Amino acid sequence: MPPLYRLNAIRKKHGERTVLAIDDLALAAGKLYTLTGANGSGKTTLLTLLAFLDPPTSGELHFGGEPVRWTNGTLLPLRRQVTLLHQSPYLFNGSVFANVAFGLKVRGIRGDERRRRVEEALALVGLTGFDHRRARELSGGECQRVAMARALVLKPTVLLLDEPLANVDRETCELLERVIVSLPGSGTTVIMTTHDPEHPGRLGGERLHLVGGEFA
Ligand SMILES: Nc1ncnc2c1ncn2[C@@H]1O[C@H](COP(=O)(O)OP(=O)(O)OP(=O)(O)O)[C@@H](O)[C@H]1O
Repeated sequence: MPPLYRLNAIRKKHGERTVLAIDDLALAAGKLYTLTGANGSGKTTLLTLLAFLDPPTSGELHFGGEPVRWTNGTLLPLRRQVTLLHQSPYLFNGSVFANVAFGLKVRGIRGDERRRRVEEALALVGLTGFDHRRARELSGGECQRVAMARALVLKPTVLLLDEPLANVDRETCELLERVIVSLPGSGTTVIMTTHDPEHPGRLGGERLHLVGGEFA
């Protein structure tokens, strides 16, 4: 079976500067990876590439054994398999339910199934009963949990997390960590950036460490 992702001779440049240089990397399905590295080492750039949002300047990215072609017609089905959770997630001004249900609505999932899946996702992040709360009135940690529920509700093949635990208290951090480590068991590949030196050891999985855009 081919790896889920394969990166060959990938280079990402901004102007003359190479910010990502990965000669050969394979990422397996159903695994947890922690991605570490100093500020500016290329972590977000790599996640953006793995989310199919921004093509490399050169090199080849394969997903599920197929080369990614970066054409409009082929990107949507790929993007639907991957969810990227940003460092400071944006919640729109509506209910928690509407925020979590948004991706399901776009995919045409309605009615009872939509409600059931939203409730399941909210329960996973410890926010049962929050459906009707206004998203804009939540605390920072609660927003982070809603954003995680919004990602989980889609049951993505790949969940890319950009420092999901950077600004949350210990209780929320432990809860989200439990959710994150459970995901590979249900088939989701997780790639998570972190600045916490304890995370790779505590969460298990494989550690990837970037230095100046290259794997150390
Ligand atoms: N659009 C852009 N134009 C020019 N340079 C960019 C652009 N996006 C990123 N960079 C540069 O690419 C490098 C890698 O940035 P990236 O955001 O991937 O780092 P990071 O490891 O995620 O950093 P942090 O830990 O601070 O979030 C940085 O030097 C950054 O300034």
